[in-house]
Amino acid sequence: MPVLPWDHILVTSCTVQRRVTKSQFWDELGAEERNRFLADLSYLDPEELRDHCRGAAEAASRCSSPQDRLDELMEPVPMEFIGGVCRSDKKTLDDWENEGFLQISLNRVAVLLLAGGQGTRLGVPYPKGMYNVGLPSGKTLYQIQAERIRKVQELASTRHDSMCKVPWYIMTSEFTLEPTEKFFKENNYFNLDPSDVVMFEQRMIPAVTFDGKVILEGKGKIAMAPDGNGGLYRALVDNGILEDMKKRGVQYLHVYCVDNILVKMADPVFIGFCVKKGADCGAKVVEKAYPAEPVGVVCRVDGVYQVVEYSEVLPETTALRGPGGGLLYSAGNICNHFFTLEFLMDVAQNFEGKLKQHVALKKVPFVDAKGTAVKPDKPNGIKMEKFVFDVFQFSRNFVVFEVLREEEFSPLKNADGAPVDTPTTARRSLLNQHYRWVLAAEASFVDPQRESISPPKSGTELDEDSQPTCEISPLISYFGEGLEKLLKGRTLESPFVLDESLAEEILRAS
Ligand SMILES: CC(=O)N[C@H]1[C@@H](OP(=O)(O)OP(=O)(O)OC[C@H]2O[C@@H](n3ccc(=O)[nH]c3=O)[C@H](O)[C@@H]2O)O[C@H](CO)[C@@H](O)[C@@H]1O
Repeated sequence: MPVLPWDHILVTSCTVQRRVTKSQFWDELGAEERNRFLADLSYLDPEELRDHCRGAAEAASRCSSPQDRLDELMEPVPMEFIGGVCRSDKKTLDDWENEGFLQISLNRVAVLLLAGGQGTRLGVPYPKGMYNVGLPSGKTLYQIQAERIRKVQELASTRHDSMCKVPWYIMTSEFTLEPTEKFFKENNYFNLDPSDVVMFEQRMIPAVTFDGKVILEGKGKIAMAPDGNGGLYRALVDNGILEDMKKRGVQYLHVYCVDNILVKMADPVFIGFCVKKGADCGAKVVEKAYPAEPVGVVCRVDGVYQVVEYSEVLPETTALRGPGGGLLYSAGNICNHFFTLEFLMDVAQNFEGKLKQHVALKKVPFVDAKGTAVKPDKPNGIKMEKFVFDVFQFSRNFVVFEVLREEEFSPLKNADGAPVDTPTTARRSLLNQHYRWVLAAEASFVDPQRESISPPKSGTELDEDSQPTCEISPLISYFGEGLEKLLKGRTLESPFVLDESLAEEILRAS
């Protein structure tokens, strides 16, 4: 596999001159390609790159060795340490929610979306947030998230008679920045104030061969990949985001991943829980569904809280059972994290360089010796990634908050046809939730012949194909609230889509 001749990169004392004129394909490149190639290289520091290549090769050779395994050192999070929706009475939950709304109303809460991933498993050529899972409204994940932000702002403002804002920080990468920006502009930022939507880019790092050489993806292009969602902490500093947060008075951050259709943006209950507990760092979890489910688990390793990723633990460990018969490692990470700004500043100043580099062996497209593009069918390269949750170990007061899967977690990872986490399962989760909300608001459904449809017995699984279709705009209800005044006692027909104009019509008529 051709690799870049790093011997031809010259380092001088005052400037870093990069010369790639002896690169195998240099003579074949046109002026523009050469300029682009040199521009790409100008972002790489030769010393850092050399360390990166060496480190990647060493880490890859170590990663399958038994002494690098965490399994032996893992222990579950003690139950009494986990707060959560099921374990708490209504009054406690209300207290947390009130606290969360108060903090939001004081403009102290922001959300941060991790959207720099390539979404390889879903297999679409655009950012995942632009995906439309086939809801009756046709809304994309980005639109749903934007509308939840608008609603949570409105709810907090109404409760506390303020005009609050929840800034939306979006971390993108070279792959996702341009299309994401374009999409938001085309959609008028979904009626959010554009100055409250802050996009920034994470760094890219070269993919490396197993013997530590940079891979050429094209004759004049190095294969680069985003540095993992833990690249967040460097990107926050690189792009002056922590300063921006400080200027706006943000103190608490809800960080989440792009693909969970049920995500509660700036969740007041979670924020309130973390604030009341005095936490500097927190994670939302759901009970893991089955041993091989591809979610990380929150646990302790050598006495320190952290997430152990599904790809880094042996199947026999994931299958272990606890005394009650449930999975021993059951605190499934849903990539919803809480951080104080103070903690993030501490990480930026003192800990970023200590974050673990995780090794992923990947199929990296490359050009062969003749310059022909090759798509390998087995892993040929190493991508190094940092993980967003690897800062938990530096927390002084880390908390875990358990929520109900059917209310808060349905990720979109795979294309339709896969058994789990597909557009179909995501759509179903949302429509089922909205159907439950409508039933709780004491509305009922009739079929096309006006025969009434009996609600499902409690405990039975909902089924999209045989039950009424029902979608509620986040602009009408953030989490099921406020529906009674619109729907109580009404008879509805499927498909029922409750948006702003229908809500106005109902209110006018009543
Ligand atoms: C490392 C990490 O967090 N793993 C979690 C992630 O796994 P999973 O393997 O599903 O992680 P993804 O690759 O989907 O990445 C999670 C999020 O990080 C973003 N991203 C990824 C790579 C990158 O360089 N930049 C970037 O911003 C993605 O766009 C996505 O929004 O979600 C699961 C729940 O769904 C959790 O159980 C896993 O513990």
